[in-house]
Amino acid sequence: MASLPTFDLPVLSLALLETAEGREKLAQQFREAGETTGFMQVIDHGVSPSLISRAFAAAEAFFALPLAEKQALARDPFTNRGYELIGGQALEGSLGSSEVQEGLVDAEKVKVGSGDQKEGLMMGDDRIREGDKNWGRFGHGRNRLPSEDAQPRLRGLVDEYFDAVKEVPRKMMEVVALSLGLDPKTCFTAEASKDPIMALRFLHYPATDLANITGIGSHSDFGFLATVAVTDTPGLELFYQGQWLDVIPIPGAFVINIGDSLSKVTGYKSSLHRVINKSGRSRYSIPLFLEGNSDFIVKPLVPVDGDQEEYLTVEQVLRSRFDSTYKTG
Ligand SMILES: O=C(O)CCC(=O)C(=O)O
Ligand SMILES: [Fe+2]
Repeated sequence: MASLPTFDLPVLSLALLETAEGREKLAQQFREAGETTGFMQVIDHGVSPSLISRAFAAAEAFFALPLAEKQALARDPFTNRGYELIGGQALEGSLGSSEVQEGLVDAEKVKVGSGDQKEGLMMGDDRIREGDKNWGRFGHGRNRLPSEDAQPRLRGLVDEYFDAVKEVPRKMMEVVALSLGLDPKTCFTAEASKDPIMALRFLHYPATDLANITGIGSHSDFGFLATVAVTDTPGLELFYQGQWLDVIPIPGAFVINIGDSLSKVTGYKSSLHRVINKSGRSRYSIPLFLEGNSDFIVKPLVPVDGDQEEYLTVEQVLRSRFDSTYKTG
């Protein structure tokens, strides 16, 4: 299949946070990205390449386990933790009808009809205990991982990876505030990022020799920011100016994109994207979603005149988006 034109993601260096001029430059770059596609790549992020490689090795080892062992860890729809089978989610189901009418959903695509051709392991912060503020709330809970015998040291690695990578969206939320001329300590970014729902996900798109098999259907992300670790196996596509474009990040960078909640609050773009694994080999990725504080009300910073919309909390937004994309639990 002919390859698509490439979209060059803007490159943002988090090292710039260290100086006043640097912060100004980052704010400017974020504003430009937010007004164009909401997609960027972030370097100098402080997460060690060896930790990222170990996480990919762990993802590969997890998906290589016998299916029955993975299915025993089936995703719990309330905590949003656990294994999701190939075809279990259809992200195109999360689109609003206006996007379908506007033709943003690819018409020529071969519709598989059985959901996204990916399998996943949904995880998050595993340290919550009974009595904690978020205990018993949607999107919080304990990870559902294989036993120590089945996959040694996975639990420790997931915690280590989560702790290191969650600092990246935390810093990026500061950049969001700066890009709007706001004080990161007191503006909405502080409230939205406090004790947030964060979903960490191992994803596997199996190799296929069929063109146009949708690994993840066209969708925009639900929450504030997605921070995605990818390998050199391509497949991510972005919809921009009426066409699908290949996204090829530089090695070691995180792909960061704005989700619908941040878009709603700020007016920045949250673009449609999808994954089609045309590489002929397995593709893996590891997104970390900053979904936001459960009780944060997702409403525009600048009130819209005559607006009658009833705004939802982060928790309400997420529950409805997850419910509309998972066929079963
Ligand atoms: O696998 C990727 O590169 C992107 C994954 C993605 O878009 C998602 O999980 O929402
Ligand atoms: Fe996504």
